[in-house]
Amino acid sequence: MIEISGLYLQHDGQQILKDIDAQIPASGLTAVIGPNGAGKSSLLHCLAGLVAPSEGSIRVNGIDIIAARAEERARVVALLPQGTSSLPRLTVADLVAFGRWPHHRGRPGPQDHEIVAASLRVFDLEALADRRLDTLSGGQRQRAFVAMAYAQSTPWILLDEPLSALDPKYAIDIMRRIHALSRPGADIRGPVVVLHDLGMAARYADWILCLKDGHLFKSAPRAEVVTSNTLSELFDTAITVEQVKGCPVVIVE
Ligand SMILES: Nc1ncnc2c1ncn2[C@@H]1O[C@H](COP(=O)(O)OP(=O)(O)OP(=O)(O)O)[C@@H](O)[C@H]1O
Repeated sequence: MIEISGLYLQHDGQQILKDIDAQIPASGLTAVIGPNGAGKSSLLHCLAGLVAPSEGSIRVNGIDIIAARAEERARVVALLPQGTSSLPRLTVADLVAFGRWPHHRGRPGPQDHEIVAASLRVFDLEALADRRLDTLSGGQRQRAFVAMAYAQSTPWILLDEPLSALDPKYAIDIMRRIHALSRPGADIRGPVVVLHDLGMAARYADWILCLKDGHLFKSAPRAEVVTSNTLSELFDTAITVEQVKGCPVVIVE
C-alpha cells in the first residue's frame, strides 16, 4: 500500500500539492487523473521519492520513501517520467538493461540478463531487441521505456502519461500490458498511471486518484469516480458516462 499523509509541495513559493491524504491499494491498477497543472506529475515524483515534499509523509509498502536511501527506493518504486528523451544511439536491449542498474551498479549478473530477457518478452520486444531507438515508431519506443521500468523489478511501477502521442492501437496495446502487470500472478506489480484518456481510466483502472488544483479531489474505486457528476466537477466541463457493451464510456460534451 502507498500511504500519503498531510502532503504539501512547494516550488518557487507556489503551492503545488496541498494537504493530500490518500491511500493507494497494493492490488490492482491505479489511475491518477485531473486537469492540466493539477499536480499529477509532481505527485508521482514525490511517490518515487525524487522530490521531497515541504510537509507530510509517504510510506510505500511501509517504507518512508522520502527518508529512504536511493538504493532502497529503487527497489520499491520505478518511475517512468513524462516525455522521456529517446536516447537514439541505444538499442532496445540496452535501454531495458538500464532498468537493472540499481540492482547491479554496473556489474550485471546472470539474473540481470534473465530479467532483461523476460522484460523484452513481456512487452513483445524480442524481435526489436537489437534495433536502435531512433529506428522505432513512437509506440514501439514507448513500449521499450515501459519495459525498462518493468525490468527494475519493483513492486510499484509509476508511469507518467505512457499513452501520450500514441494512436489507439498502440495505446490500447500498452494499456493492456500495463493492466496485465496488476493482475494476480507470479510477478504482480502495482502500476500507478497518470492518464489523460478518461476512457482508458474508466476501463482499466481499479482505483482512481483525482487531483484538482493541487488538492485531492477524490481517491476511490473506479465505480465511485467514473460518474457523470464526479468527472464533470473534476474537469469543470460537462461529461457524461454511459455503459456500452458493459464498459463505461466517457463522453465529453
Ligand atoms: N520544477 C518546478 N518548478 C516550478 N513549478 C513547477 C515545477 N514543476 C511543476 N511546477 C508547477 O506545478 C504545477 C503542477 O504541475 P504538474 O506537472 O505536476 O501538473 P500535471 O497535473 O502533471 O499537469 P499536466 O497534466 O499538464 O502534465 C504547475 O503549475 C507547474 O507549473
